[in-house]
Amino acid sequence: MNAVPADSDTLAGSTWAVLRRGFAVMPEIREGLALTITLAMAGGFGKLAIPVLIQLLFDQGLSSGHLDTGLLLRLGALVAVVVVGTTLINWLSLVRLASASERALCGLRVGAFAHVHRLSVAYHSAETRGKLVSRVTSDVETLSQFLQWGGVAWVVNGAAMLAALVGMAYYDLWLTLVVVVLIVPLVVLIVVLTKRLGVAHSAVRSRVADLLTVLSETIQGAAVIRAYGITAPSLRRTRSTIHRWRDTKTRAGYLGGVLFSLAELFAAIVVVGVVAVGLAIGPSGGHTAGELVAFLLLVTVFLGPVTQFTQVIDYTQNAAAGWRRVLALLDIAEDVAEPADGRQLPSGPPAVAVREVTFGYPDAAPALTDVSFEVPAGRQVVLVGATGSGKTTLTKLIARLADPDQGVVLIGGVDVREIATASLRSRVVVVPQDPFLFDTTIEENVRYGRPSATRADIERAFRDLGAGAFLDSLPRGLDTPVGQRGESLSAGERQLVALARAHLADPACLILDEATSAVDPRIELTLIEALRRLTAGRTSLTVAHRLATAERADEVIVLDGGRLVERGRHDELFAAGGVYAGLYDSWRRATAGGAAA
Ligand SMILES: Nc1ncnc2c1ncn2[C@@H]1O[C@H](COP(=O)(O)OP(=O)(O)OP(=O)(O)O)[C@@H](O)[C@H]1O
Repeated sequence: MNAVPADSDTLAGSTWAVLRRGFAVMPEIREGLALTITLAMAGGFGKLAIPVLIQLLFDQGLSSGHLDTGLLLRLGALVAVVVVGTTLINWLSLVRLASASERALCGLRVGAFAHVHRLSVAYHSAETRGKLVSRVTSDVETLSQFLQWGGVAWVVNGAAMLAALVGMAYYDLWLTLVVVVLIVPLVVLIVVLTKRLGVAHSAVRSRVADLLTVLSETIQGAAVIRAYGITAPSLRRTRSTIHRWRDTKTRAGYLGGVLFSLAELFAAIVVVGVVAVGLAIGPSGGHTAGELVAFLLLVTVFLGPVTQFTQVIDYTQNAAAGWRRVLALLDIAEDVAEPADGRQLPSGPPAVAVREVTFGYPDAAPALTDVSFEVPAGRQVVLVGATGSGKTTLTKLIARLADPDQGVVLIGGVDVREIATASLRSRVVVVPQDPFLFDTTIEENVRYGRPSATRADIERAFRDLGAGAFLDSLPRGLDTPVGQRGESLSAGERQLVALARAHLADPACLILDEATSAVDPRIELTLIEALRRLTAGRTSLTVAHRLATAERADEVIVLDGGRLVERGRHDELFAAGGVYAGLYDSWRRATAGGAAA
């Protein structure tokens, strides 16, 4: 079958190769497939028995003009048994296919979803969420019709056509040749149109991904869109993406329709051709009425799958287009792979060392170049730098959300690439700038830190951090719902919930990215105290946006344009009058201005 031009989101190769690989990654569909195909074949062959029985009815039951009632009844009963048996067998094979297909789709969705989670932040940054969602949902869904019937239809219909052809040849070789000659142009047209259909279905899959990207962006950014009065351009963008999707889908539908209609047309031509040739040959052909009726019925049995095939081709090309995208996703190597014999981190606060680290996001200049420093065990070090200087990127490398292009990150003296992920995640906890909260209560959000924690543990986590008053100020306390992404809470409150979550996890090493958004002074004081208590006795690396945090740190590391340019204590760096002193002055002026305003 045809090869579809590849793009970066899509697996290249012929449809056949894609289908083979697709089946290989879905073991569930192969379970019991032999029995299902046998049942489907039996159902198909049941249909073939009917023309033969009808021929017998005509030729034996009505022989020499008189009615053989006994034979007629026996043959009639046999036809009824065959029809009921065939229906039951067909039903059973369809049920088996549907359940195997749902199991396989479920397995593929879960597998693709798990794979996305194993990919590094570098991949996540490069790929839009809409595209990822479309791979796990709608791209996988395209396989449904193919798996439920389309795949097996190739085998069953092919066998039924072959059997019908043999049956027809048994009754009349020349008439069978007429059928074959008349059907050849259709086969040629099918081959040509199938290629175009494959390209059209691939385009539909790409447009669906675009659509999900635009929709998820416009829904998530609804507040910004309204605030800036850009509803009209945003609607235009959404509308044009929907229109592009509609156009590609219409083209695929049009080609599918042409294919189906051509098959119907050729089916009619074949029947007319057979009748015309049959009449032309006339009684000299030497066939009984029963044989002619049986031949015509066999022609319809032969043509049924031909028209079905056009639909099956449509399902197949649609499935191949979806599979290309899902398989391309599964083919992305896990760039933060689990080490084969993962090492456990030693107990107690670990030292952190960053050695000659260079890292760049895909298709971008390096975000970090040759960065080296150490955080001694149990010390609090602060990272400072202008926006875009690489602070957050550095924290991601230390937490192994991505691996450096060059250099190494050591925790407790062990290369992070050699540490078992479970050990790393339990000992090193990251609190990002804008922590993600799930749409549930404060209690449930904090419990993500330690799933076995009791309600009392969670309440204690807040009180340990000096945030008991915050909890008491909430009318529903721990049961307060936080809304989608925590939008019912202020930025400072979200950070506080994230700190309680980190405290509950009880890590030996903390990586904190301070919230940049302004928080009200009451929460600010609570946050400062919570941070002080949380970092006590632990190794910590804090990205400081409020430079008051740097004043208290054991050491300040200053990044500029992805390079480490200064390090030392606050007083020394301030006195040196370099990059840090400039940043500190700007921060002081900004906070004084903010206070004066
Ligand atoms: N996902 C990404 N894809 C491509 N480039 C990125 C990505 N994230 C960050 N960068 C680039 O990497 C550089 C460092 O970004 P980073 O977020 O680490 O800076 P930062 O110092 O934490 O900034 P801020 O203080 O604003 O949070 C910047 O040039 C930024 O544009």
